[in-house]
Amino acid sequence: MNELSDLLLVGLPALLLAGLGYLGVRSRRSRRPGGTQEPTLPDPSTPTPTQTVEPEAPRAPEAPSLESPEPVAGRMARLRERLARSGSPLGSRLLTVLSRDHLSEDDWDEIEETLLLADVGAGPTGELVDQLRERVRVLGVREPGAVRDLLRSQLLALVDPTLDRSLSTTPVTDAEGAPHPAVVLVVGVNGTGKTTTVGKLARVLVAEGSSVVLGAADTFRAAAADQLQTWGARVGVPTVRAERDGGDPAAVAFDAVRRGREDAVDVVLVDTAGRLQNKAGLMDELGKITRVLSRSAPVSEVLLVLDATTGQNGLNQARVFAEVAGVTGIVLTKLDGTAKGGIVVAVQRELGVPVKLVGLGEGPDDLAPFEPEAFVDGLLEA
Ligand SMILES: Nc1nc2c(ncn2[C@@H]2O[C@H](COP(=O)(O)OP(=O)(O)OP(=O)(O)O)[C@@H](O)[C@H]2O)c(=O)[nH]1
Repeated sequence: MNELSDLLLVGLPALLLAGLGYLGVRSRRSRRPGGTQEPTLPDPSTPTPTQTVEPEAPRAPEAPSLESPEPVAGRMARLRERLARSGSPLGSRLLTVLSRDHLSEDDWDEIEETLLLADVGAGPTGELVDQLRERVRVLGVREPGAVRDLLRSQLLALVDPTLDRSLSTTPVTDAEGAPHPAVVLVVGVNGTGKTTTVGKLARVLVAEGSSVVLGAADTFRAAAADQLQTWGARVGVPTVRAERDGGDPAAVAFDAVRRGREDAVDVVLVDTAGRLQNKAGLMDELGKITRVLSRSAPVSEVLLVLDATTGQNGLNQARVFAEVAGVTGIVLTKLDGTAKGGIVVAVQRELGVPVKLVGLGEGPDDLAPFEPEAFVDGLLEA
């Protein structure tokens, strides 16, 4: 890229911003970004009213150094401890009832009720109870180890370990055969932990050696962009955001991807707003973002963030988003704060989409790739 023309194109707005002391963040590069025009629909040849906020370059001695995210492997092991803290009754209640000498109809009702209370959902609960009845009748054993093994295998089958839970975060090739970052669109209702999840996911990717750009396309709430920018800065990841509140989310998303292409990063993570009060508006907004992003290459992942504590209400939200955004994976947040782990089963059944990541707390590295075995073990051993 020609440095001089870059400076002329983008340096002036950057200087103006710097002069205003905007955000108080120093720009590390001279070539970033955007312009001051006022487009509504982004066009590859048209600058959009966005800016990229570079993470602070570490400067000795006063600047804080970048954080090193924790390794990703084994994070699911925290679930057991978190579930124990939240008093998850699912595994222990089922084991207690199943270990009784003679299982009466009341006992089977209790098992059914326990599963329903844990948000497993009516269909999967019926299946599980039928299979357990059959297995208990055939095996005829009530020895604790055997009961536990039986329950483990039946729960695991419900969670379905055969689903592909990998995240598509490998760069792709665009229509012209040029390299293009994997684009991950993150959707969900505000308050479910969406922005936090984007921040945590950036750390997961950084921990795995990927380069990342964040797009703050939730322009509805200014604090969301600030929040995202802070997450990125902690691990040296730049954030593309609207220059002012209420900017065009599709323009921000488009600029984030453009920035990702220019810098040849591996992944662009785009945070979006989710206002279910207005389904038509939400559809329009998400549809436009997807259309704009798909112009150069298909979106690699659309992750729906759901709050595990919201139960059936969360499922209703999930249906709307699945309709609108073509969801490819679920992120179930706040699994640490609920005894209702069964929602994993219900949401997968409802949408036919796998749970790919789970939120296990408010810590920066409390996001784990979902592992069915570790999940079921967590339920049984909590
Ligand atoms: N316990 C727990 N809290 C979480 C988890 N994920 C997110 N949170 C908390 O949930 C709250 C809401 O998170 P946000 O990321 O701001 O939610 P959002 O959906 O992005 O909302 P907007 O920024 O308004 O779009 C915050 O206090 C987070 O710390 C989790 O896995 N466990």
